[in-house]
Amino acid sequence: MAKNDDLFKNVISHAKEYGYIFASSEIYDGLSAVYDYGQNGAELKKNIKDYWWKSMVQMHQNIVGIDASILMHPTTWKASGHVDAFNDPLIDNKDSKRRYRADVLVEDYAEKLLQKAQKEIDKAKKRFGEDFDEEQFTSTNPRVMRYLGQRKEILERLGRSLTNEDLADVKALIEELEIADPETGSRNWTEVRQFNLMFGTKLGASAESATQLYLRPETAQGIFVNFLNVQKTGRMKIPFGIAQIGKAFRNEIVARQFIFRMREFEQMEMQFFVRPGDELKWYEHWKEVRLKWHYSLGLGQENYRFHDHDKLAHYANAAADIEFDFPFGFKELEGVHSRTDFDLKAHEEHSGKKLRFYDPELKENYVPYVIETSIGLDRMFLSVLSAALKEEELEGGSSRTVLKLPAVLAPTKAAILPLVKKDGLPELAQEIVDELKWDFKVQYDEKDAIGRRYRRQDAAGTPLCITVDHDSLEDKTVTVRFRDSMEQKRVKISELTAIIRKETDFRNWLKL
Ligand SMILES: Nc1ncnc2c1ncn2[C@@H]1O[C@H](COP(=O)(O)OP(=O)(O)OP(=O)(O)O)[C@@H](O)[C@H]1O
Repeated sequence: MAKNDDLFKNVISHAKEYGYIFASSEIYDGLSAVYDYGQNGAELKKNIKDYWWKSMVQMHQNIVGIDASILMHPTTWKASGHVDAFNDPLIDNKDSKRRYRADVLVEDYAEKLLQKAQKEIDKAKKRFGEDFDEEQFTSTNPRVMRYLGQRKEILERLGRSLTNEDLADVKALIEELEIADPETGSRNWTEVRQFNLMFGTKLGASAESATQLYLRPETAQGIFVNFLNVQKTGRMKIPFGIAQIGKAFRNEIVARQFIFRMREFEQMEMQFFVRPGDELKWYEHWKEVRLKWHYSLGLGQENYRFHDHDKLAHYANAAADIEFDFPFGFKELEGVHSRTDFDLKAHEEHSGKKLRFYDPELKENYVPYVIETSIGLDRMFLSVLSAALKEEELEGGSSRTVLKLPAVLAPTKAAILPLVKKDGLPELAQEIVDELKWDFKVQYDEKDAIGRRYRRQDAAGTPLCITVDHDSLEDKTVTVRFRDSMEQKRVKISELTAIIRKETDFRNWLKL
C-alpha cells in the first residue's frame, strides 16, 4: 500500500461508523476478506446496481437481463477453462510465513520503476515550465528511458513466464530483482506454485455419490450457457447483449484491501454478442460507453484511466481495464474484454449442443463473438465511497466530515427535521415524510440541535435536509439545505417532490 494510508483508514472506519460496511460475523472476530453491508451500505449498493441495470438494460432495447444460479453443472467450469487454468501463482516467505501472489510482487516492482520515471518527468516539468515537451523528454532522458525500459523488460518476461507456466522463471525473476517481503524485508522465499481460486462444494447426500461442484467464480458463464434460451425466447437479433448482477466467489490468496479484493463479491457483467469480425469495433464502442458511465457520476474524470493489456487471457483478443485512483493508487475497477467465440465454442464442444445464430442478413449460421463488460459491484462501492469522503474546512475555523455521494446513489435522499420537538412541528414533519416516502427513501430525525443533525446527515451522505419550523405551520414552507454547497432555500412543501427529483433522478445523471 502507500499513496494515502490515512484516507484509506478513514474510509474503512467511516464505513463502519455510518452503517455502510461491517466485518462479516464480527462478534466471532470476522472472516478474512468477507464483509457485510449495513443499513446504509445495502441502500448504496442497491442504488449502484440500479444505476448500472438501468443504464445497461433499461436504456438499451437490445440488452436484456437474467439472473442465473450460483451453482452450475460442473462441466461448465471445465469448458470455461477454470478447472485447469483459474490459478494464481503463489509464493510464501519462509521467515514471515506471509503468502503473496508472485506476479503481483513483480508487478509492484515494475510499478515503482514507473513512479521513479514519473518523478523525473515531474521534476523537469517544474524546471522548464511552459516550454516543457514531455514526449521529447521521455524519449531522450537517459534515466527515464532506463526506468521505462527496465519496466517493459520485466513485464514482458513475467508475461512470457506466466503464459508458458514457467513458474521457476517467475521465482528467478523475484530473486534477480532482489524483491523482498514488503512487510518484513526478508528474501527467504519458497518456490512459486499454482493455486486454484475456485471454492469447491458437494452436491448430494452421501460422500461416495456426491458430485463435486464449484461456487461460480464469475457470473459470465451463467450468461453463455443461457445464450440460446434468451436469443430464442427473446427473439434477439445480433448484435445483442445479456446482462446480469450476481455473486461470485474466489479463494483469493492475498485479500488485505478491504472490499477491493474479497472472497465473496458481486459482479455486474454484460456479454454483448456480435458478428465475427465486428468484435474490435464493438470493443472500442463499449470501452467508451463504460468510461462515460463512470464519468457521469461526477467523481472527477482524473480518477479514471484505461490500462490496455499486453498480456491477454487465453480467451481474449483485446482487453482493457478501467482503473480508478483508489486510496492505494490506480487499480482495476472494471474490465472490458473481447472474448472472441471462445466460450460459446467451448460450451458447444463440451455439451454437444449447437450454440449458433442464424443471421438472416448474411444467410449464415455462426458462433457469435463476444464483448464483455465486467465490473465488481463492491469495487465500485469502494471507489464511490473513497472519492466522496471529504474533510472540509469551514469559515470560522471549524470543519466538517462530508460524504459527497452522487445524489442518485445516496442511501437516503432527504432528511426531514423538525426544528424543535414540540408545537406541532414533529407532526408536520411526519406528514411530509409520509408523503415523500412513496417516491424516495427519506429519514425523520428529531434528536439533537439542528446543527448536529446537519453534520450527521452530511457524514452519512444525505444530499438534502428539510427543516420544518414555526413558520412552516403558517405558510406551508420549509427550509431546504443542500449538502455540498450548504446553501439554504425557503420553498413550498408542495415543491419538495420536484426538488428532490431534480437532484436525485437517474434521468438527470446518466449522460449517454
Ligand atoms: N476478489 C474480488 N473482490 C472484489 N471484486 C473483484 C474480485 N475479483 C474481481 N473483482 C471484480 O470483478 C471484475 C471482473 O473480474 P475479472 O476476472 O476481470 O477480475 P481480475 O482481472 O481477476 O481482477 P484482479 O486482477 O484485480 O484480480 C474486476 O474488474 C473487479 O472489479
